[in-house]
Amino acid sequence: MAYNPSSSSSSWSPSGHDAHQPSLTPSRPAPPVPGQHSGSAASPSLSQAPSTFSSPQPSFDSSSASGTAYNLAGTGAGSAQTIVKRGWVSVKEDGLRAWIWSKRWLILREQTLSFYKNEASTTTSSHVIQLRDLTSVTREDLKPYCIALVTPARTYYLALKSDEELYSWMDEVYSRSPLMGVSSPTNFVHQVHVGFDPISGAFTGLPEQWTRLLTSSAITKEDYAKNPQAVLDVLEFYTDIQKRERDEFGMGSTGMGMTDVGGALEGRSASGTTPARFGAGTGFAGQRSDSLGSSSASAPYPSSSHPPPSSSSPSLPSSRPPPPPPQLTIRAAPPPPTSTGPASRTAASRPNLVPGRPAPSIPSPSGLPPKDGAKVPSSGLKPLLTSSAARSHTQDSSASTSPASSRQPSPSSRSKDPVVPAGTKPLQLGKTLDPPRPPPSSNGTSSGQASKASSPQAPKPVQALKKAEKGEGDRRISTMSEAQIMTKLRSVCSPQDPNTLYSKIKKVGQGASGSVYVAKVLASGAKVAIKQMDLSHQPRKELIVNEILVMKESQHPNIVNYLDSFLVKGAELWVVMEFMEGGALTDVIDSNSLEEDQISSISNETCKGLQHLHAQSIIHRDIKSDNVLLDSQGHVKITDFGFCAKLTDQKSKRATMVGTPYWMAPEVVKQKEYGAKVDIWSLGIMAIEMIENEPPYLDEEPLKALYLIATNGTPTLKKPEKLSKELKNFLAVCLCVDVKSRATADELLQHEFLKKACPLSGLAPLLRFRTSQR
Ligand SMILES: Nc1ncnc2c1ncn2[C@@H]1O[C@H](COP(=O)(O)OP(=O)(O)OP(=O)(O)O)[C@@H](O)[C@H]1O
Repeated sequence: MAYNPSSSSSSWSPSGHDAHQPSLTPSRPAPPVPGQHSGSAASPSLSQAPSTFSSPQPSFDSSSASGTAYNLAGTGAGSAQTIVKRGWVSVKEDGLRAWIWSKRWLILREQTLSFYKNEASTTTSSHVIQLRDLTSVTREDLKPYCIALVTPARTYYLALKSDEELYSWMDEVYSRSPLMGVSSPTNFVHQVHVGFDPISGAFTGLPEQWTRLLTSSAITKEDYAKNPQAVLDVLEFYTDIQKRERDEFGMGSTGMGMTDVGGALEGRSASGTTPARFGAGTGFAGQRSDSLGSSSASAPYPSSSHPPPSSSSPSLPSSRPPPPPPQLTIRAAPPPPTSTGPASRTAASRPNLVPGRPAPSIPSPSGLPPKDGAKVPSSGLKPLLTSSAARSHTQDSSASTSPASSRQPSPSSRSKDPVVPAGTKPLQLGKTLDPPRPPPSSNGTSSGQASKASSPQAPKPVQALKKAEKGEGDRRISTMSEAQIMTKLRSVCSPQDPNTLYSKIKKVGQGASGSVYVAKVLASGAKVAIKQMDLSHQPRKELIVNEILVMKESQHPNIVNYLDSFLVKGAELWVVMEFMEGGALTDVIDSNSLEEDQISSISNETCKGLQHLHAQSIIHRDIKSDNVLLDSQGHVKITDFGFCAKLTDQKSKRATMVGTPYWMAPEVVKQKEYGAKVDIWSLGIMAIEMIENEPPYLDEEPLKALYLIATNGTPTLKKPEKLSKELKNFLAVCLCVDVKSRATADELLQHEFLKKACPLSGLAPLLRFRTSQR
């Protein structure tokens, strides 16, 4: 439904707060020098009485206000008063009056966005947004053509009439907002746009970095043509991750195991500088026709009929070789995070590129080499938000190696946006700007699938955007200073010296942030796990605090329960938790062929944990076999809460990119807003791990894998004929691209497939490999 100004309400009731913002008073100081953004917080409410905020700008200047004024290279911007763009919008803000859309005359100047009651009265604005305060300009689904303008104080939503109008406003606002990565509103602004020329089948205006990445990726020209926007989305996603890692950790590669841009992907096989999983390059694994939906008449959510692009690629074997003994796996003993990076990854890698999975956490005493050579841990694909140190699941850190792992970054600012040469249509960068999604069809076809039918996707008219939204969970802590974080840490830790309470027995695992030991409680003799972290090596301490807080507050039989934590000499953090002697499900999968009743049981237990988290509005965001642990009785528990996000009434959706790529729901890869159902998607991928030993696309080159997640929708199974219809249906309801149609944890727990669960004692045999390792 297009926006119709005449039908819009124009009542902006005052909510009467934040009237203190000095810069919005008539006597406000001159705008700050670009680059000296003060990070000023509160902006006034849109619903302030107009008289409260007299616009500092002169009245509407018709001579300078027709259409859009562009900053051309080197010309510098006009004066702060120059009108860049104007027009009617429907607007609302979040907060108290969140439901009210009001019609406003909007004027964009070089440093401000001013809202007026009408075209005639532009001397007094009802509200002014300082562009320097904008942290994000994104498209939203609230209305068909809706933009969200985010300031630290609140979010404003603008509804427009068409895509063209929307992109035009976004373009102009974005390019003048210093926090969007543009150097300054008055300095040289080199706006560039990427286009796709359907005739030549090539992108135009691609930054060189992206060209290199694309050239060395397995994404084909056919892929470009099918969905050029998805190609740009994943390029952006990937380069964001790279940038983040470089910025934060001085690393040259991403958690997806990709080499740096200069050597983009080239080192995968020959040099072994990236995980072998990505080096196989064997194309699409499995048979195209074996989609979940098509193979199961009962599946209500058929998977995409869109054939994967590389259908001629050879299928991979349906099952991996037996798990390797750990000593010769490629996992590195992760060095301290600050000293990790390319070097340690290189050391951790090896050239043999057989697809594989991480070695079991607890190494065999036999010291035998792995049978399949080059196992590369999926666990190395850490969520991309945190320290990206190499990761291992080994008892002896010198024995096994792990490729670098990383957590997914929040979107970082792009300093330069790609360009559209004349004659080609620009494509949007940043937030995916899919057309409004149609509701699921009656046959259950997801909207994602439906949209694929119209491929090649029509190029979008413009803009380079950047989301700067931080997750609520991140925000509640990451806005704290280092000192505040340490204070918070101290407040959650017990004061004693843990050495007087526990005695460490041996190391059982290694994570990015520290080592995990099994220890004895001196008072009772009971065993516990202790994760020991050197705080000086933690670039993102807030994630650790986040993890402790979530674990503390989320006690449940299907959550690895937190027991205590200690700060030793102010520099070392010990987190004591239940000991799960069975280790990670990843290793169980590597060492066993799971029966359906066991898959059902593990899925059921994990789902109960998710139900508990989701009931508290917590999204785990990194569900995968590495983060599901088992104990000797077959209890199944979720762990690793560093990336949990708490949803609130104000923020019921997230947009931060978090998770591990192969397990990520398409809406995350496409950088859309998402909710708790991303965990359900990941659970479905984890079920595929239990069936096929690895998640879909693990053998794909990383950029291609991201592209496939974004475009293929529901992944296909290698041997669907071997699975019961209940299991296929279970997968179908987890791996439904259309989020609304995807099951909730509550719904899943009623699913027929989970009724096939074996008792927990039926999982104990899966842990026999542990005994043989000891
Ligand atoms: N409670 C536990 N009981 C038994 N083993 C555990 C426990 N927690 C972790 N481990 C083992 O230690 C390994 C590393 O765990 P950790 O949580 O540190 O991993 P990570 O998630 O990769 O790291 P990080 O959270 O630091 O990024 C796990 O893969 C697992 O094998």
